[in-house]
Amino acid sequence: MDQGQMAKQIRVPQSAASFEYELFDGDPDNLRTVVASPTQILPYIDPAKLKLKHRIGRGTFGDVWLATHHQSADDFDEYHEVAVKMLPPMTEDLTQTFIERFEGLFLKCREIQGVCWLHGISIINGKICIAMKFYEGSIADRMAWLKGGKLDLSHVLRYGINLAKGLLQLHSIGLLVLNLKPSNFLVNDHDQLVLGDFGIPYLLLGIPLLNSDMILRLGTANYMAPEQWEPKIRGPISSETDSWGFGCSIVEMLTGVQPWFGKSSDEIYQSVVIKHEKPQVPVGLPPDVENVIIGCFEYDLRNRPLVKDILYAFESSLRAFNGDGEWIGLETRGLVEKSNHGGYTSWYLSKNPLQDGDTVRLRKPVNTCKPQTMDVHKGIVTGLDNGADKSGFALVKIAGVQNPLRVQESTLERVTDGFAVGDWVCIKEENDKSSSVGILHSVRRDGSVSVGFIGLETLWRGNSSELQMAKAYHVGQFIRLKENVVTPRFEWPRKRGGAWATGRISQVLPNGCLVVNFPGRLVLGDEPNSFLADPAEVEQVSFDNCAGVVEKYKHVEDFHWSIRPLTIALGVFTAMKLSMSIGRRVGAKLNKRQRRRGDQDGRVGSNATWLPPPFANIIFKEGVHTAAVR
Ligand SMILES: Nc1ncnc2c1ncn2[C@@H]1O[C@H](COP(=O)(O)OP(=O)(O)OP(=O)(O)O)[C@@H](O)[C@H]1O
Repeated sequence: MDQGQMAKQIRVPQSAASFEYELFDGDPDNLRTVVASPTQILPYIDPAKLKLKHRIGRGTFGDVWLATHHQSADDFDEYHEVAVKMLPPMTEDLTQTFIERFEGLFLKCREIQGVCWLHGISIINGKICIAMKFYEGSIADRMAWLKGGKLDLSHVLRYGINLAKGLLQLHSIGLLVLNLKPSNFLVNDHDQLVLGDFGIPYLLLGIPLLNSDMILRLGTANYMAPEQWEPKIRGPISSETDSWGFGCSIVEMLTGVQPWFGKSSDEIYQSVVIKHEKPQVPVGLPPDVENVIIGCFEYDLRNRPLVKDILYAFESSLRAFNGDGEWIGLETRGLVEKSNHGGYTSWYLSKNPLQDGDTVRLRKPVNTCKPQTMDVHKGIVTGLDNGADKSGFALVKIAGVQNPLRVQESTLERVTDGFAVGDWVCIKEENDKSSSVGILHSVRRDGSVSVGFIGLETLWRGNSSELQMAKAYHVGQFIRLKENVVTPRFEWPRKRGGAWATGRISQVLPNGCLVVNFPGRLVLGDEPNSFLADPAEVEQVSFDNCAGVVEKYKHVEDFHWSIRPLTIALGVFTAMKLSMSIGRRVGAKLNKRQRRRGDQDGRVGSNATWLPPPFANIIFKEGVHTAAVR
């Protein structure tokens, strides 16, 4: 199929007879508010009107070309210099899928001030080409010219604010960028940061590329959040995934050093995903900025700040910066975990503020199944008492108690339709795409919910009426595969003899995926001893549910691999001790009997009874002799 035919196929809407969109193109920095209505504008550009000049960059998600876009109508004929992002090849139907996704967002993106102006989309040589306004340079280019390769704090704060504003708007139209990095931050004529990537990795989600040499990751390794590496397994990716990328970009702008500089993607995966390491945050930053950037590097995305929190911290710090003069002394240091409430960060808690009339219950500390000791189990918020110290107390009315109780807000969680954020849930209707058990990420007062499930890259969205409670799991519990599971979703080790091994949960991921260690297995060398588990496929193992002594003993063996050899050694030792003591007793009895018999026979010593006669005689004689000497 030639490009003209492909173009015709892609032009889905019937209403557009010509490329009317060209009439509305113009200076993106000034014309955003006068964009025409969606019925007038289509994103498709005739490939004949795009002339690629030369390649200016090669990125993870394709090449960027400098090109001209010819726009003409009865009363004008213009050539615009554009940057064209050429994506790697994909099959025709997936090309169509991508273009439909792009079409849905094209106009919305055009209205966003902090995102590069989109000219449209075309297909050249079978590859998708996205034409954007050409900007003079990126933040990365600017840094390269500076001493030390880094920006000063006031610039970082200002650009950070531009970036956060653009991001917020992209999130509001349902897009995630997933590829935040200084080379994707372009600078416009007013020295403002403009996002050069409006979320191409997100639009490519689920689209395999034809070029098998290219490992399509969902972003650029150095800037990727833990859940971004394997979103179906360690996900979901969500707006807080961009908070991690934001944090990485800010650290790079401040220090001039790319996070994980010099490491291969495999090494970065090991550091970020497996060892839970975080990029180093420079010291000497305004406290709010430091706090929010540290928060961006929380392993669990739910514990990270949202972009609006980042924006607030940057704006307030820029104000303080201007008033106070200079912030100096940027050095790097290791991350210190900020204090949190029962294992929840303040960012986690701030996502679900309480209001009057909410039904609440006490929040359990992270990773506990222990019942709360306080009497308050469920109540209604009758007032909020946010004093000047921002300590945040709520007045809670409890049935049967006359006066409302004053309870710290952070210890309470809202319950809507019987569900609270963090609950383990399953969808009533079975589906084969994902695990049936997941973790509730949000429940709004109108009943709309979002849930993280293994098998889904992004949050599942629905209504609380579609959910039911599921069994909760927490760190420290022992689990094994259910008996009816023949082929588990993830590899699972077996014991000697072939039965499934029992492991201990070491981490619960935001989609309910369990990271399980097997202390009962002796592993040698590099053999892995940490595995993943689908919560729908496992059951808890505890002393209470082990039937009989043998089962209970087997469970003891799950605690440490050395228990079995120790038990065996102890068993052998006990058996030896026992047999020695039995031997001694038997010997003593025999001696006694022998002595009695010897007395009767006129002989001395018990040995004589079982030694062959000549020896017995000698001993007997010596015995007599000894006895005589004595
Ligand atoms: N609209 C644009 N105007 C000017 N330069 C641009 C534009 N878009 C991208 N560039 C520049 O082109 C170069 C390559 O960009 P590209 O986005 O392909 O690479 P990348 O950012 O390294 O990788 P990725 O594919 O992960 O985004 C970068 O230096 C970038 O700053």
